[in-house]
Amino acid sequence: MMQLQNFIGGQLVAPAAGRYLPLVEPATGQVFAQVPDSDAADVDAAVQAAEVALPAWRALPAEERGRLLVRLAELIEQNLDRLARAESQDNGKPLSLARTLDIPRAASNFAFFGTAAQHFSSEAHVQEGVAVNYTVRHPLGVVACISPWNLPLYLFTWKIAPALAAGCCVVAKPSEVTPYTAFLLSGLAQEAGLPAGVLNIVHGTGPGAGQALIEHPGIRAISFTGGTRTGQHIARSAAPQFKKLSLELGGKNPNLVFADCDLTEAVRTSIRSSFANQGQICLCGSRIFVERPVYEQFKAEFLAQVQALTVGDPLLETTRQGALVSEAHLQKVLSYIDLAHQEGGRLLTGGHRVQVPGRCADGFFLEPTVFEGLAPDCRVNQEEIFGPVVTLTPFDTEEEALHWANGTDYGLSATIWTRDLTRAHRVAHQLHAGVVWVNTWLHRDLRTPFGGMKNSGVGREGGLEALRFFTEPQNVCVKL
Ligand SMILES: NC(=O)C1=CN([C@@H]2O[C@H](COP(=O)(O)OP(=O)(O)OC[C@H]3O[C@@H](n4cnc5c(N)ncnc54)[C@H](O)[C@@H]3O)[C@@H](O)[C@H]2O)C=CC1
Ligand SMILES: O=C(O)/C=C/C=C(\O)C(=O)O
Repeated sequence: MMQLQNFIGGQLVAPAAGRYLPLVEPATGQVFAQVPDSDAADVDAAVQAAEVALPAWRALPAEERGRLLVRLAELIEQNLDRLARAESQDNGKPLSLARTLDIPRAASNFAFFGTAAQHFSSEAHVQEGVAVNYTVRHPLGVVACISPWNLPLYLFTWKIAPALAAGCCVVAKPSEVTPYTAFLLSGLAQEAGLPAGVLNIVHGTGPGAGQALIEHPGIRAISFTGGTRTGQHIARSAAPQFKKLSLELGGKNPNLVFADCDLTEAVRTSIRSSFANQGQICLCGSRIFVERPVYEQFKAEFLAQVQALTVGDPLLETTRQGALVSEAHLQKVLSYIDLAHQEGGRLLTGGHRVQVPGRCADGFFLEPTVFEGLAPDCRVNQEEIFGPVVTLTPFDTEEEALHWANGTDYGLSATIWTRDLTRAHRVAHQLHAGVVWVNTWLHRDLRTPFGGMKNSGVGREGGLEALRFFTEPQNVCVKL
């Protein structure tokens, strides 16, 4: 059986204690590989390797660091098919999605930050003729990047690329549930000629390798994407050592459909924003609020398209809904479907586990599910389900829509559907969300600040924000 390995000091190495965890293919329910169950000794070896590599890496001109990152981007593109298959096997997502979204974005992350570092300059000003102040941005040092299972290589590289571009050395831990493409990235980093120790990848669980990483005194900053509860835990652990934190956490995002919108486009995109990656994207719009005059029409068109989504083997081109990431996660999502019934919701479609014939008979499949009739403040409309389950709710006024949209502890993203641009701006400015899309969804531009308000996170990644995060500003004041 395939055994993944850690990547430490430029070498693929077994975990010190020799322990491994089984890796399950969500579409089949079968173990297909083993992943290191690393511990504090492995993390320490990785941090030491990063510390050794740091002086030379930070001293390298940004252009040369960038060249290596761009080379890595090219290698990801050249290995698109292999990486997409690995991502689909590991995560359960449709191969077509991995091929068109996950892996191309991983390449873009390296290409973008490889060049962005060359456009990152610091500020200076003259203080009324008496002094010149300028800012030096020092790389923070050795940093930790911890990523989740839903967009494995996409989010792993979203953190690693800016850290490396800024001159930091990295110890990264992918999710133990989906580590396969991070392992393949180790080989590509070697092939790209990344100096040994600049990027280290340690596999293992959250409480094991993850906890050792966030507690390690050699780590100066932690960039984390995952569940809000884990984010709270990391913040508590990191605070006594004053580690810099960037936390991208959960969402319960509203999708506001006004009566004057292009309804065909709103329905089409809402299908994607509800069910892309089986609803396992923190940006998915799980609460759909529709202005009453078009509610029934939206509902009818939306349900027709939901029912046409093919749930099945992720390898088939016709599949639109693959498997959920694990049996445990499927059970969590099913428990919210039970809760929706208890809370008085009317099931409009879906709601059941799917038995896919053939090789996927034991996979973790679920019908895309839609409820209506749930109060905006019920648990199903307040808690992050992170699966293919959405609710429909009619609204009568803009104020009511805004009140409900903002009425959760989360504040990650929101979508507005309207042809009235004045309304679009007015509503956008009042939404408590770090990212607002108007007449679109998951329209990404890597230059923009990305992150959430309230319980959806702390800090922003993307563009110059990410390079600022991974550097420490120092003011130098020269008397004239
Ligand atoms: N907002 C988002 O992007 C994501 C949200 N979630 C939400 O979180 C829920 C739980 O999913 P999980 O897989 O358990 O996510 P998680 O937050 O536990 O895992 C994310 C990453 O954090 C690591 N981790 C966990 N505990 C840690 C610790 N003590 N120290 C350091 N690293 C640690 C994990 O190993 C993984 O690499 C999901 O059901 C979903 O609702 C999950 C994944 C992504
Ligand atoms: O940066 C993006 O484009 C998407 C980010 C998505 C997440 O952070 C998530 O789903 O966890």
